[in-house]
Amino acid sequence: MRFQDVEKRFGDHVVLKNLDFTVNKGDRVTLIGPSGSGKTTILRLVMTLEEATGGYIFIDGQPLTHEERGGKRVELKERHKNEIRKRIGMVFQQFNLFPNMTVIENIIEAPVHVLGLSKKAAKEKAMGLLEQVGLADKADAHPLELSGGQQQRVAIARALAMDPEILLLDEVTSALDPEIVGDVLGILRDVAETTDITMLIVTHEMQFARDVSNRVLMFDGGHIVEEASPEVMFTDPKEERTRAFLSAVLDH
Ligand SMILES: Nc1ncnc2c1ncn2[C@@H]1O[C@H](COP(=O)(O)OP(=O)(O)OP(=O)(O)O)[C@@H](O)[C@H]1O
Repeated sequence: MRFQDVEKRFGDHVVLKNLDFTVNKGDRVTLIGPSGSGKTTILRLVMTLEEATGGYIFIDGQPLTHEERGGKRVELKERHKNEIRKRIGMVFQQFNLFPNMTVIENIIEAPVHVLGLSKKAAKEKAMGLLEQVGLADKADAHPLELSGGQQQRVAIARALAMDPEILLLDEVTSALDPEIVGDVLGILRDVAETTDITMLIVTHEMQFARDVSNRVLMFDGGHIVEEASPEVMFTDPKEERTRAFLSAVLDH
């Protein structure tokens, strides 16, 4: 995945500017930075929930939404965008399950309708994933009958059911009670250990970032202020802005 000179503005507000970075296959990259620095916006751009107002994003060398033709930025066809979108999964802070569908219906919806899997095959796969997240007995429950932590585990199973090449995790534990944060992070640690899915992670859980990621990017003012391994970033950051941010977060 490559960001090339990406800009994102909302009206006059420039959130990301001249953003260039590459995420290699299998990388686990955590984005840190103060509130409003654009971390969630980056994930939303990759998921095509937002479109960049300038520059290009490539997935496996293929442009995501726009390409350059004859010096001009040209929007790509919806069919092309859908093909790329299929390969990307996202887990949100607020779970975003469909409340009117059962747990298993939530998980098989996209594999059946987007990937064209048979219902039977999708259900088998979903049951395996529900077992993996410890919720095999909740297949026929509705999301609102579940706790927040359980809903988030379903959301993780739903993302994994698409066999994503890239998984985007947006503050997935921020809406959970503290005592269940560990369960959800444990499941994601297992996913990180047992798959080679590329991950882009926004989290305030610095220990999780340390355990799972191989690179940490510190954002501020629409730019990458510093990039380092978690070992270096969390013990010996070079930039004053990173030090100030981390000491505020870690004291919390
Ligand atoms: N749809 C939108 N319309 C207008 N402004 C937006 C929109 N989405 C995000 N922004 C603005 O873009 C900026 C970056 O937001 P973003 O959510 O990406 O930051 P963040 O680094 O993830 O912050 P936090 O850690 O608080 O979640 C903020 O100033 C936000 O108000």
